[in-house]
Amino acid sequence: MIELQNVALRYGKQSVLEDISLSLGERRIGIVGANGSGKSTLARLLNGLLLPSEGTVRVDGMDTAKDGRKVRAKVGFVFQNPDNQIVFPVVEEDLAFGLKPLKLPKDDVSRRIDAMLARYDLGAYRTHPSHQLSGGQKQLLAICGVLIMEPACIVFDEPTTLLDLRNRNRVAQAIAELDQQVITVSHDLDLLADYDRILVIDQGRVVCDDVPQKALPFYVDLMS
Ligand SMILES: Nc1ncnc2c1ncn2[C@@H]1O[C@H](COP(=O)(O)OP(=O)(O)OP(=O)(O)O)[C@@H](O)[C@H]1O
Repeated sequence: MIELQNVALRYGKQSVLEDISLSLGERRIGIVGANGSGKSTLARLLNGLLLPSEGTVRVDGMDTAKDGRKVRAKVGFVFQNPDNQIVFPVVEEDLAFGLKPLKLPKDDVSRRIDAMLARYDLGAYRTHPSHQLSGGQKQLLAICGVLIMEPACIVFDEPTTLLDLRNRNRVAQAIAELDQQVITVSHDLDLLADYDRILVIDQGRVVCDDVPQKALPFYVDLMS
């Protein structure tokens, strides 16, 4: 469970989020809103990538401002652009890096990498240069890089924005199949249509918090 209490976030004098209090427990939560409304900022607060200027964010009771490392082990974050996430030149190295803190035996590391790549049809690319993967494959590798650390919750920031339709569908399916709690920021409303809960953000505030059948039409109306 992620809980935000009276959260505000400012960059210098600019107020980006104001007085946000939320308990996020549903299995699938979507976040929508206009460009610049504060969605990515909100998403980054959820695992301590950003800390609030006011208020608290807690993950299973742990304050993101105090227990950042433990929080990030519980809540993974997949960036919009996988190039920002894939740091190693070879696919298997990128996945092994995430496992380093666990200090697992070499064989275990290897088995976990094999299993993860097989799950996303990337088995043939284990020793391939990461940056030569297609856009969709890179996004899948970025997801693997987070999943291999076995977080209980994964935050996706516009996971399909850079993808063509085929890769968009692959990534959408990969997300749909996850057992974990998923919180997705997206402009792709179809991706969120069967979610449990949608937050509509406007100018740094939650202006609608409801099931998709109500929240998505509210958002479409807001944008027209
Ligand atoms: N590091 C930063 N320093 C200063 N201002 C920032 C920074 N990051 C974001 N902002 C500002 O905060 C506001 C909200 O940005 P945010 O990225 O959260 O919006 P968003 O809803 O995710 O937008 P988009 O749909 O375009 O990705 C914007 O006005 C943006 O310019």
